[in-house]
Amino acid sequence: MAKGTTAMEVRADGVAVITISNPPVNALSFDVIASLQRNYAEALSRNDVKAIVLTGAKGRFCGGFDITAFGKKPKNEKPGSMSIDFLSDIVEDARKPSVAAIDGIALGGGLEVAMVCHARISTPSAQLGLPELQLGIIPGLGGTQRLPRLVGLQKALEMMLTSKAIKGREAHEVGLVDAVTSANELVNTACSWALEIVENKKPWFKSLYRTDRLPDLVEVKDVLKFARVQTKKKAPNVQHPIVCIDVIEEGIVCGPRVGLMKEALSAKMVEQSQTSKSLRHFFFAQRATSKIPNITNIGLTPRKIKKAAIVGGGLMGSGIATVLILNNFKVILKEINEQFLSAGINRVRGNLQSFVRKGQLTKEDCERKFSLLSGVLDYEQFRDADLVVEAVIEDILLKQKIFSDLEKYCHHNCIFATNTSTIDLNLIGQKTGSQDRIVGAHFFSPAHVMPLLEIVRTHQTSLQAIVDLLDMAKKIHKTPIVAGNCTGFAVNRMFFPYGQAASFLVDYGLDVYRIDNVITQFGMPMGPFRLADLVGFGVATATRKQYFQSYPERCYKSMLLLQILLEDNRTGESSRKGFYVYDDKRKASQDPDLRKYIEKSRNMGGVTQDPKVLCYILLCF
Ligand SMILES: C[C@H](O)CC(=O)SCCNC(=O)CCNC(=O)[C@H](O)C(C)(C)COP(=O)(O)OP(=O)(O)OC[C@H]1O[C@@H](n2cnc3c(N)ncnc32)[C@H](O)[C@@H]1OP(=O)(O)O
Repeated sequence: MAKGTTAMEVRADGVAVITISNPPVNALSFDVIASLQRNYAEALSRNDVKAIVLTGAKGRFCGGFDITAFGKKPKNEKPGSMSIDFLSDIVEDARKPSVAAIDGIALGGGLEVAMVCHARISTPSAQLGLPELQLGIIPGLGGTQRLPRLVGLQKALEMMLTSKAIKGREAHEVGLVDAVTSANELVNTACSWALEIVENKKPWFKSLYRTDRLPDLVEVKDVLKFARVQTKKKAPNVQHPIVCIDVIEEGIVCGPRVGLMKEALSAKMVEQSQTSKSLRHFFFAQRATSKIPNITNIGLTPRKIKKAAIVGGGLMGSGIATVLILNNFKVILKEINEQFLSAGINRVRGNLQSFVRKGQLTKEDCERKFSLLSGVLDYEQFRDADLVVEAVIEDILLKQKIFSDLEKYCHHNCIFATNTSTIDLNLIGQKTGSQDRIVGAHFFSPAHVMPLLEIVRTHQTSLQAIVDLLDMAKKIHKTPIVAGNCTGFAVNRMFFPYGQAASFLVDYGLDVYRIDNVITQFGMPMGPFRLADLVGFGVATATRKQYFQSYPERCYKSMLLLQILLEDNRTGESSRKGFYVYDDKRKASQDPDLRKYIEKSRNMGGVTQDPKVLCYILLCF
C-alpha cells in the first residue's frame, strides 16, 4: 500500500494546487516524492497551468522526510537526485513559478521544499524549521544552502544548530516567508501571489542564487569560526553539527551548486553514523512512552484539567508551578506561612524572568502567565482544583496528613499526585480512602526545564488518572514515562548505581573533580558530584536509605562521604557548600578542603586501597 500521496487540482485561474497528503504530518515518503515528481511533470507540461501552489492536507504543510525511511533509500540512488536534479533543476529552474502555502508545520525536508518555491506564504502560527541535527543528520534537500541566503548566515546557523522552529510571524520578519495570512485565506493568497509573479508584479526569486543577505567572506569566516567553537564546546563528541557548518561554508565560498553536492554526500555519510541511528531511535522511543498497552488503547478519554494546585513552594513546587502556568494552566500554590509563600512565588517569578532574559518569553507574556498563579495558605481554594501535586519534603507522616486533608477539600474526581522521588505511594495514601486517584508525578529539577516526567502507578491507581496525567504531560511538553511503584521508580533505579559507582571510585583513590571532568567530557551536562550538589544531599541521603532497605545486597555499603559532609552542614548548592563551593552567582569552584573529608570517609569505612584495583581504575580513566 502506498505511504502517502500528492493530489493536483488545476483551478480555473490556471494555478495547479498540489496537496501533500500523508497523515499525520504529511512526511515526504518515497511514495509522496514520486507522486510529487509526477504532479510537477504534468503541471509543467500542461498549457492550461500558469503557476503552481504547493500545500499540505489538513492544515499541515509537511513534517519533513519520512524518518522511518532512513536507511531504506535505494542503494544505487545518485547523490543529489532529489535535491539537485528534481528540486533545483526542475522546480526552482522551471518556467512556471511555485508558491508554498504553509500552515501547521514546515519542518526539515518540508521547509527545504518550501524554500525551493519562488515565494512562501504562511499562517502566523505555522512552525518553520530545520530540526535535522537533533536526528543526527544534516539538512539534505538544500536547506544548508537556501536558509542562509534567505534569512542571513547568523539566523540560519541559529535555526539549524538549535533545531528550533520559528513561528510564521517571525519567519516573515526574518525574510523566510513573504506574507502572513489566515488559514482560511492561505491557498487563495498563495494562488494570487503565484499569478502576480507570472505577471511580473511580484519578484521571481530563486533562493539558491540570492546573495543579498550573505555577509562578506571575511565575516563569513569569523561567524563560522565562532559557531564551530561554540558547537564543540556544547557537544564535543558529535560530528554532524560541524559537518553541517562545513557544508554551509562550502556553499558560500565555492557557490551553491558545489554546496548542494557536498550537502548530498555529507548527508548520506552522517545518516549512516551510530549517532544518527541512536537519535532516530530516541525520536520514536520518546513518542512510544505515551502509548501504553491496556491503558492508552482502551478508549479512555483524558479529562480536562482546568485548575491545578501545588502543595509546597520550594524548588520543586515552584518549578512545577512555573511549567504549568507557562502552559496556560491556572495554578494555586500553597505554603504554610507568608514567608515561605512569598519565597515560592518569587521563585516562580524568577523562573519566568529567566525565560524573558533568554528571549523565550516577552515581558507581556511573562506578566500574563504570572497572573495565572495565586498563592494561598489554606485549602479553601482547592475545592475546584482538578489536579493537586504535592511537592513537600520527603516526610511520610507529613505527606499522609496532606493527602488526608486534601480528601476533605477536593472534589471526588480531583487527581492526587505526589512528586515524591523515593516514598512508596501506598504509604503516602494509606490514611485516605482515595488510593485509586493517588499517582506519582515525579518531575526532575529544575522542573520548568527538564523534559522528563515520571508517572508512577500503584496497583490501585485508576487507569483514568494515568491517562489524564499522560495528557497533561503532553500539554506541558514533557516526555512522560509510566513506572511502577518500586524503590527508585525508573530513573533513580538507574541513577543510584551510577552514583554508587562514583563513590566507589573516590573511596578507591580517584579524585572527585577528575571524575566529574571525565563525565562532562564524555558529554553529560555535569558529573555525579556536581549533580549531587545541585539536587541537594537531603534527597540523595533519603534515596540512599530507601535503597539500603530495599536492596541491601545490591548496595555498595561504604558511601560515608555524603554523611560526613552533611554533619558539617555541607548540604550542596543550596548551602553554598557541598562537593564544590559556590559564589553569589552559583558558580562552582573546587574546594581543597574536600580532601580531608574524603580521607575521613576512607578511614571510617576501612577502605584499603588495593593497588591492583586502583591500577585497573586508573587505566580505565
Ligand atoms: C532530507 C531532510 O533534510 C531530512 C528530514 O526532513 S528529517 C525530518 C525532519 N523533520 C522533523 O524532524 C520533524 C519531526 N517531527 C516532529 O517534530 C513532530 O512530530 C511534529 C512537530 C511534526 C508534530 O508533533 P506532534 O503533533 O506533537 O505529534 P508527534 O506525536 O510528535 O508525531 C505524530 C506522529 O507522526 C510521526 N512523525 C512525526 N514526524 C515524522 C517524520 N518526519 N517522519 C515520520 N514520522 C513522523 C511521529 O512518529 C508520530 O507517530 P505515532 O503517532 O505513530 O507515534
